[in-house]
Amino acid sequence: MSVRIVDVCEITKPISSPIRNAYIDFTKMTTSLVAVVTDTVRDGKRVVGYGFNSNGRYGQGGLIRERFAPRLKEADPKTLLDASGDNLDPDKIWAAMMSNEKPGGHGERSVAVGTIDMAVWDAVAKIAGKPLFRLLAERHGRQANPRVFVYAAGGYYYPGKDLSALRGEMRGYLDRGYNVVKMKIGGAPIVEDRERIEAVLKEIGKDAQLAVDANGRFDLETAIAYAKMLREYPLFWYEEAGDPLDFALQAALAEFYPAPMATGENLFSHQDAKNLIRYGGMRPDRDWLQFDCALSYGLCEYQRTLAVLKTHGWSPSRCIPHGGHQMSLNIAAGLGLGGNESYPDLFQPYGGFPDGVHVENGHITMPDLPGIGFEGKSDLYKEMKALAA
Ligand SMILES: O=C([O-])CC(=O)C(=O)O
Ligand SMILES: [Mg+2]
Repeated sequence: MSVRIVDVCEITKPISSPIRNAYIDFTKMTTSLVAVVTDTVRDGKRVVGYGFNSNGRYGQGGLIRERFAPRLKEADPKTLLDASGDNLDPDKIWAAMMSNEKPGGHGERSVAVGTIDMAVWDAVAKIAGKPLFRLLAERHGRQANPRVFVYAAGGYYYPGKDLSALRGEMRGYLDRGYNVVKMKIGGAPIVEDRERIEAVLKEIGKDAQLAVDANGRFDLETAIAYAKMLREYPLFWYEEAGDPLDFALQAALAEFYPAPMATGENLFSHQDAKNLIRYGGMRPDRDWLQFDCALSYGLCEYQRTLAVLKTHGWSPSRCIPHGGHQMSLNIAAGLGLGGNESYPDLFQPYGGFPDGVHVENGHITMPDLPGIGFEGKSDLYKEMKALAA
């Protein structure tokens, strides 16, 4: 029984919020929602795989319509099948999308490809009749672990938000079962950020740990000034101090900041990840890597990134991806990542967990839903179904 991709549908959707980090506001943020429609039927329904890109990069409709969807639709369907011929082969599909693409310049197209790749993996796992995390674990000869660490990302700047609102937000995350919370820094003077950090630490006490995220805002001097201030506090991590491609800055910071640091959400290929590991001075015994497959060519590429990490002595358990989507939850449960980001109140309906999944002691347990599990999140599935079903 053969499988064919009969259509690739795409639409740009808003994921806007009145929030600001140290670099951008999210008032005009969008995402591309994609459906890969197959001719295969499971449980009486045509299999459709869905994907979308993470927050922080905008919708990719132009690239998807002009280059990547046509390449899939024009490919000989036989060349996209796995060895059994009964399912699609995500790597062959990835190669077809990337035909006639020069190396390098990854950010130009990695989001568009990653979005379609998510939909392809959703379809492949649904055709196999399994949750994606179980399919991944099997393919890698591992034991899946449905229990995944998640932390609550928020603490944004927004108009009128004072310290008591910030504390209330963090208290809300603790009440919902999280034990690590994250807030933004670098969007206010350092004295003000110190007050914000102290207010949150006071609020969360011993119940939770705090991570801080500068979103790549600092030059070396400012990054060091913050490192000296931040190291006075017991933080979970100091994230993205400088420009994502300034590996020398990241490496220099280690001298001033002995505690854990995190970065990588704005690196979009396994080659860029390799450069971070080679030149960024990241420490495999304590630092965290945040590559987000939905922004960086998808899971086919993420597996290459994990292979690069392994070569350099890094465990997948040091990866906690950016983005808060169910795709990375599946990768975490299937391939042993350290956990996943989550944004309890933001970027809905795309982020978050299937309905009925709750955070307990900073962890969720993946339900056994076919594919990525989008059908288990009713507000999200409503949007997806409207695109194609
Ligand atoms: O504010 C953003 O761009 C999101 C971000 O950095 C994160 O979730 O770590
Ligand atoms: Mg970040």
